[in-house]
Amino acid sequence: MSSHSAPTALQDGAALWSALCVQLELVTSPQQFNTWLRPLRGELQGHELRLLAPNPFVRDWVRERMAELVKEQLQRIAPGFELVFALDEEAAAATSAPTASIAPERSSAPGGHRLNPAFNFQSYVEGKSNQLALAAARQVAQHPGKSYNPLYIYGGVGLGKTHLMQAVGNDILQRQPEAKVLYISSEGFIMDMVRSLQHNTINDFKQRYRKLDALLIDDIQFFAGKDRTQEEFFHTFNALFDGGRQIIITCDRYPKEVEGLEERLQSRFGWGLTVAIQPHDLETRMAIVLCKAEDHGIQLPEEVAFFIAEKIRSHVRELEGALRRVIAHVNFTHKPYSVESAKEALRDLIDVQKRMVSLENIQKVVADYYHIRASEMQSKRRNRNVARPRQMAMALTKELTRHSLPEIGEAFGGRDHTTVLHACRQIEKLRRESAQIEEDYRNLIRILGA
Ligand SMILES: Nc1ncnc2c1ncn2[C@@H]1O[C@H](COP(=O)(O)OP(=O)(O)OP(=O)(O)O)[C@@H](O)[C@H]1O
Repeated sequence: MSSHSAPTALQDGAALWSALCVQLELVTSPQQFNTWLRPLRGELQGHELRLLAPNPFVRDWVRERMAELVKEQLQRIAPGFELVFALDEEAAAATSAPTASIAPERSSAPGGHRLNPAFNFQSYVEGKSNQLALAAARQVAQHPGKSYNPLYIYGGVGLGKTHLMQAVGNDILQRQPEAKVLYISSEGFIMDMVRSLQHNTINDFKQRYRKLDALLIDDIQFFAGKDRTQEEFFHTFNALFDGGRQIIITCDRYPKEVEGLEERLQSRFGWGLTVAIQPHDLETRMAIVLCKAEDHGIQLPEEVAFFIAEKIRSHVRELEGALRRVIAHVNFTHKPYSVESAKEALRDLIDVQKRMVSLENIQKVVADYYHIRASEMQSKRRNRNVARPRQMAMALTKELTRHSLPEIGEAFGGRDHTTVLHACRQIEKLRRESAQIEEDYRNLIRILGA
């Protein structure tokens, strides 16, 4: 490439990267996005998008853990582009001089706690799915360090764990403005520790964390396989716990199910109270949409909120994204808020969803989920490890598509419609009796984005 064309290439890269960021923000948690993706810079070289990281740590982390996700989104908006992760030499040179670590007290938030004031109890909608977690969180906010310690909140992506955890932090600060409360993502904790090791300031690091009154640590699943981090966190945990300081942890799964997490941490995480946030039901999703619309100063008609909540079943972040689109569409077209305008605004989202919940895709997704071959969906084999997934796929097809029972039977190896009916009833019964089957069912619904 000739040197005078470089500035244009850089600009295009920046534009592509910023468009990609809009997509990535929807599919990552704010912590993941802010910690790992926001610091990257985009540069274009031919059909190669080069993402430049400010240091090798960030580059390796993103390359190892997020490359697939970034590639997937890149293909959606710019098919045919390749992705390369590299070091931003300029930024690396600027930060190679020893700098202070990203110490909690150096945070930009007033008081250094990094809490988002919008994440409070008032703006948190209660539903069946989060009732217990919310009650526990309120209790902890009133009696930090005394009621449930640690409070361990777990559940799927975007269901409100961070919001709830920060609501506790904000509430504690409101009651005791002098309290030292720190919210940090587990990636932030790891980065802070790594930098302290690099700069020989690990004792400061220890002191900083051990002085806290409440430590709120988000998405602890990222500690998996990181022995040094776990060792350090173990001591931090013990010091805080012994001192009667509050610890709140969030994770995408139950402590014992986090592979690569030391047993001593798993068992400590269960010392206090472990509460789940389940996927939200339709009523709760609708209430959340209405509440978020109000935050934007909009009185959304209930039927529009119902439409959005019914179409977007995956998680709240997607609900928020859908609502933002509807608002933008209405502002742009000057049409009133109506189901019709919401339909127009969300057309492509709904189309993608329709494709996801096609019969073939359900078979494929369910087969992948249970690690069996997709062809088993049509096979005559009856042993349980293929029969159960097959029943699950039939029940999901009945639930999520408009295919009739005979059509479904036909697609599952020419089975009779009574077999499909039996499968649906069987899954319904098993969902009531077995927590595992219920969880599988909900997970699959979420994966299918239905
Ligand atoms: N019950 C709720 N009431 C109001 N807003 C909610 C609720 N649940 C989630 N949200 C909103 O949804 C968005 C995503 O929530 P949050 O970041 O807390 O999810 P999370 O479970 O921590 O996700 P991740 O697993 O990706 O970290 C936030 O904007 C949050 O305010």
